[in-house]
Amino acid sequence: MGSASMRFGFGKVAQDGAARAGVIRTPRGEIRTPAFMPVGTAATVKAMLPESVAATGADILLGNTYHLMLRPGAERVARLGGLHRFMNWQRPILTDSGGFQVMSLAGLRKLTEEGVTFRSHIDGSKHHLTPERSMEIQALLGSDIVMCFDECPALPASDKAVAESMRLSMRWAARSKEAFGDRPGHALFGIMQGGVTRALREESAEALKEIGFDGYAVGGLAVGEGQEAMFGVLDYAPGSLPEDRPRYLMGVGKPDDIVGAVKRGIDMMDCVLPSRSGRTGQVFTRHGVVNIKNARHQDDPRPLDEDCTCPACCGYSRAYLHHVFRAGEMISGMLLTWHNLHYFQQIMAEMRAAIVEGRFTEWEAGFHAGRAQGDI
Ligand SMILES: CNc1nc2c(CCNC[C@]34C[C@H]5C[C@H](C[C@H](C5)C3)C4)c3nc(N)[nH]c(=O)c3cc2[nH]1
Ligand SMILES: [Zn+2]
Repeated sequence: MGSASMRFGFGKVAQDGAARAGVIRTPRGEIRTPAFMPVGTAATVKAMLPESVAATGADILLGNTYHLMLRPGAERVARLGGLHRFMNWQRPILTDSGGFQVMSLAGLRKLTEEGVTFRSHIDGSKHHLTPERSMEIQALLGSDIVMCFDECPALPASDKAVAESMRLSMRWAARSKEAFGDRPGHALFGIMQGGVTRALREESAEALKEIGFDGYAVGGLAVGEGQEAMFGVLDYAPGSLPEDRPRYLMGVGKPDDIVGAVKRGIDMMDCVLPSRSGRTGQVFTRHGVVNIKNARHQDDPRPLDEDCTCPACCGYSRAYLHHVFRAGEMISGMLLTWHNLHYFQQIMAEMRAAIVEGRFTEWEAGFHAGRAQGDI
């Protein structure tokens, strides 16, 4: 483990078009970018042991401020040594600030300049989240990369509503930075908002640069706008952020979303898709998507993907995976989640190599050519 006095740092290794390959250095280890971050919802990447998550190639995972503040409580996790110790993951952890979740999960909630008041979806207890409290919770959890407390407007929303929401998030970003203080070895990322409106996105980028952050996220996307609108924003938004800092696209995505985002200058992403799909029998492969519950797999002796080196593909047939999924066996979620996370990390590793070798365009063409549309 690196010394705590070591600062957080980002170094670009290569660039190919707008795509970048680099390394983020933290006291808990290095993160190779472009990076995909698996999601640990309630201090666990569901159906995976931490050592299995590491074996897939993940350098960093996401913790969940909203869930952990409700149960078991941030102060309790701190008393028990912090989130790394609690969940036995000694590499970097990034935590979201909780706001996005409140807006998508909590029941009754009230949004004011001060923050958000809501009732827990677990036991109905009342909670109050502000930029200051979010920074305190993320510090108690001990995460290495902290996200500003922001508001992600639900779509559809008028330009006026998106503008007001973005400006509130920028005021909250300043309060987040003030409350974060100076924590060597820990990073604070600002979050750009502004919907799909270029002028608002650029106003948000300027506001964040004025405050100054260790990294910059593109928020407010992957909320139902569709891939075309999302790529439309990504055609210009990453370029309005500092080129010497990591750029994190929140909540993305399907494999082709990820490739398109890296192509447009994104360095980090997170998504529940590979783990959640693993539990619902949806398997991503370089040849397309396999829905393992489909009867066509019942007698198929082949692995999910002949070219994959994960435990599911090295040890089991589609027939077996079909059987244990249908039977509701736990091993089904374990093997399919492992495969999906392994495959997502495989895409990232291939893109990193392609960018370093200056052949990203060719790699991307091969990626799209290999994927039959629909079920295989
Ligand atoms: C899916 N689309 C999307 N996501 C988004 C997120 C959450 C990112 N994932 C973190 C998260 C969210 C949930 C589920 C897991 C664990 C934990 C709780 C943290 C990942 C976002 N988070 C913040 N703070 N702001 C956004 O604008 C935003 C936009 C998103 N658009
Ligand atoms: Zn596999």
